[in-house]
Amino acid sequence: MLLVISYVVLSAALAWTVYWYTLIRTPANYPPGPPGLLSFFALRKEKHPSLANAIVKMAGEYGPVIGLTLWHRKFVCISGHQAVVDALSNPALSGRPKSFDFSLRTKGLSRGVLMTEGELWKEQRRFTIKHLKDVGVGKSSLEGIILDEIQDLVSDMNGAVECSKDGNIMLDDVFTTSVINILWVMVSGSRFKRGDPQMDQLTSCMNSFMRYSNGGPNFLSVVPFIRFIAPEISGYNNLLKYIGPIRSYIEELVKEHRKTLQINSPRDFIDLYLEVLVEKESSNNLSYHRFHEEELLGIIFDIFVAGSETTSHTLGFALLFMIIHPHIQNKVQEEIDEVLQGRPPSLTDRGRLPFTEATLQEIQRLGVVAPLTVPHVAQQSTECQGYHIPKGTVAFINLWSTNIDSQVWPEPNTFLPERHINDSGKFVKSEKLLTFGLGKRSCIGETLARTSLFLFFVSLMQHFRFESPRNDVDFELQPSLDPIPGLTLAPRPCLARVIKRYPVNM
Ligand code: HEM
Repeated sequence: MLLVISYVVLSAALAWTVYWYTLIRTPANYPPGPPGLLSFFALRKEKHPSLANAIVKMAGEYGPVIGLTLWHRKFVCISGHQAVVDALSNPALSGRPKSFDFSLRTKGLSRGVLMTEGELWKEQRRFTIKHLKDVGVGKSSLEGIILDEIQDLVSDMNGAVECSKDGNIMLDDVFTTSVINILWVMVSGSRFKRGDPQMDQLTSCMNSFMRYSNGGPNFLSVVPFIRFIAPEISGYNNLLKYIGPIRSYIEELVKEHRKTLQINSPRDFIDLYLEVLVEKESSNNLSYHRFHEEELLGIIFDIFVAGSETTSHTLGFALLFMIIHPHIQNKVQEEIDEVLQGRPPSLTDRGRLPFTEATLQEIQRLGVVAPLTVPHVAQQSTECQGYHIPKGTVAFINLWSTNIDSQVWPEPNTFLPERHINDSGKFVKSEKLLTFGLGKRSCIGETLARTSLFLFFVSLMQHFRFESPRNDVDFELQPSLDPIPGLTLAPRPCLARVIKRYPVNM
């Protein structure tokens, strides 16, 4: 009997050892990287607050594809223009890792568009793109919605300038309310008033949620059960604190829409989704079996998270670049004044404002807000730059590295809008700039973001001049391009001298 038990125990131990060995062993032709089962932490040694910069530094030693390990989990970091283009174009690398943080927003389930994969993701993504168009994206009505928000922002800023004793005003999340309102009008038909306490709470929660993550694995996502032992220290309680109010607000919105829904008269994106749910419930239509209210909550959360910070932070960086490069600001304003002659901008002005467009593109090159995309995962074993990437490997695809790749951009660290203008003085939209990603996972909000960026930037340049602050101000409040790290990079709050230019016929 003892012999049998020993045999069973030994066999189990052997099977377990073989299983773990296959999990943790480095497969043949795995990309080079620092050795060891905890090599992921070598990135921390690079001492860069931004993970993207740490990866660029490490790529100098190991090359464009770096292989890292966190016990049995495998990670690759992909840098350099060609390697990044190849990775984003590779369908095998278009999955998403299971995200503990994101799944908390939908009761621990993988829902929405941002962090899902497979058929569920395809269907929800297709639906979202199609119906965001129905509620305005790409239509002239969108321009009206955006210009209304700009008018509100400008009058708010005018007020702040008038109230300022020394001409300095605080630039901190200047654009968030406006950008969220544009999304909210399309998604829920409603908008927030400036200073609305609920809006302030939601943006502060979202901000904390995005700063909580730096795009890499955190302790809680690697060992989720730690939340039962140390909910406070592990950050779990904080996560709930950030996600809870956003979730409750969205739930309430959907509940209200359910009550007042009129079939065939959709008011907004929520109505369009609810119509599908009603049809599914009444007819048992099998083609809608993946549509679910929890899915809708996930999509709204994703649009809120992916759409607002990215756009508002890009605009925040735009102001900083203008403060730091006043001669470029002069040129932009001269062009805008000459072409618009004091009237508000329209999208049709794009072709007539080449230097302004070039400046905006250069801002997106050096003021990158989503430097590592959203993490990708290998849905099946594949190759990148000749290296073997096993199924399940998480890929950090470094967009930032392509923007400072000297093989693509001469003098990559110089802010030079002229590089985007051709010999005939026309603006050239760059194929090399991957701000919105590429391939199957590319951003679904690109058109909306580009429209907003153009109209906001032109309007603010028209109405105000932005300069370094008057008088001595603390070092931390000086305008700086050094970003606050997180899943998206954020501009630091700063003081700036804001000067009203001339009245514009709004
Ligand atoms: C300047 C503004 C924006 C930038 C720089 C930006 C950038 C990006 C990037 C880099 C990705 C990830 C691509 C990848 O994982 O490979 C992405 C995905 C995404 N973006 Fe944006 N984005 C912006 C605005 C928006 C807006 C306004 C929306 C709202 C509709 C939005 C919704 C999304 C969604 C839902 C995804 C996930 C797509 C998927 O996984 O299939 N984004 N964005």
